[in-house]
Amino acid sequence: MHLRHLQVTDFRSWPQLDLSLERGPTVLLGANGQGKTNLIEAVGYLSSLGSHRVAADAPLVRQGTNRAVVRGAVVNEGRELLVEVEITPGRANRARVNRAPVPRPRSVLGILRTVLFAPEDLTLVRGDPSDRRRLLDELLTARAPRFAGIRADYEKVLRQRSALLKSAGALRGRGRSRSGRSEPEPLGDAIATLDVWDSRLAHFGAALLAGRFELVADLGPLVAESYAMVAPESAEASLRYRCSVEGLDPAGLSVAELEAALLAELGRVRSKELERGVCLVGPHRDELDLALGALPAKGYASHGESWSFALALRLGAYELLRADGGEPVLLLDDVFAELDERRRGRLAAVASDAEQVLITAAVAADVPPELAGVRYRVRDGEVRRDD
Ligand SMILES: Nc1ncnc2c1ncn2[C@@H]1O[C@H](COP(=O)(O)OP(=O)(O)OP(=O)(O)O)[C@@H](O)[C@H]1O
Repeated sequence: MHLRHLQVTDFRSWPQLDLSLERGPTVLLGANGQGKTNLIEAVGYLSSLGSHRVAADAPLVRQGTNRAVVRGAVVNEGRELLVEVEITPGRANRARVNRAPVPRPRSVLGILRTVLFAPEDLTLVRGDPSDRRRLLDELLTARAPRFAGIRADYEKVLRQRSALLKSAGALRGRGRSRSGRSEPEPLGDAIATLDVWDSRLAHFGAALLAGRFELVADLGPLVAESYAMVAPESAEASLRYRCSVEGLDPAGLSVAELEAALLAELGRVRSKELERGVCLVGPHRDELDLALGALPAKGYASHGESWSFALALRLGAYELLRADGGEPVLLLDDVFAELDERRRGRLAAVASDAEQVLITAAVAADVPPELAGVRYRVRDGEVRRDD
């Protein structure tokens, strides 16, 4: 697959830009702060409906305006689709395909598939569990867009259940302080409602858990292979999905069995949850453990090893999507300057083989010669082809 054309309106620093793109490598060169990453971010947004730099949409809209639009012509196996996303912070975003509105933005997921590698990726290894969960969920959605709906449903239930836990916990606290009296009625109602939310959380949670677990099983060997290629002298890289349900190993369990296990665990921790007013069980508390040999990568891996692991995660993701069909567009944001000679060479070898790769760099010398491709200069709000 490749992006034949990109158009942005009021996205980050860009009031308006039209850019025709070709297969193979395209390099965007420019000094710091000229808007190169903003363009990579726009392409990433069209693909995942999220930014690799910020969690909220507001910073993506050009200052002084209230709406950004990213539009791309995506060619996949000879068929072209025009995908458009309108970003309106504070209101529901909208999307169109071939100029026709779609029911919700997430309907466009899966049309443009990308794998983005950027300096921020060090957080995949060194950051919080939520960074690694996001990696899994983005990849899951890229592979099977229906997971975007499952995740949205799960998050909605999680929010409502957490709010109920807080209020029920407060009611219980008040009930206890009036010693000797029976349980207040509102608490009984809240507990009954909590039972309903438990079932829903277990239902969507099990689907998400099964998807993530299968993904990690497929991704693990590819990441190990990529890591061995990038850092052959280092210990073997491995991934392990760690579930918040104590002692649960999802291997070989059906979605119904996972749902039953989640529901049982929710029952077991109910009292603790009411005390703390937070939801302690479910995919939002799971972790993707990364290890090098017997040691966890987080807290033990060197800077270079952490970089290699982050790169291996992205290369593994790239290989996984490629194996699924519909080769993704590779986005390399300012990464070559961070890598040593050998790691650069390995990444360049993969990238030069990609159907399309978009690269940003401050200077041409940062980009390996085999990725010279089409070059653009990004300066003063313009993108000029460099012949
Ligand atoms: N919402 C926004 N509205 C207007 N300008 C913005 C907005 N968000 C970011 N910018 C501007 O975009 C510029 C940064 O662009 P970008 O991150 O793409 O730079 P870059 O060319 O990739 O630079 P570097 O090589 O340093 O990474 C900054 O000058 C910043 O002020």
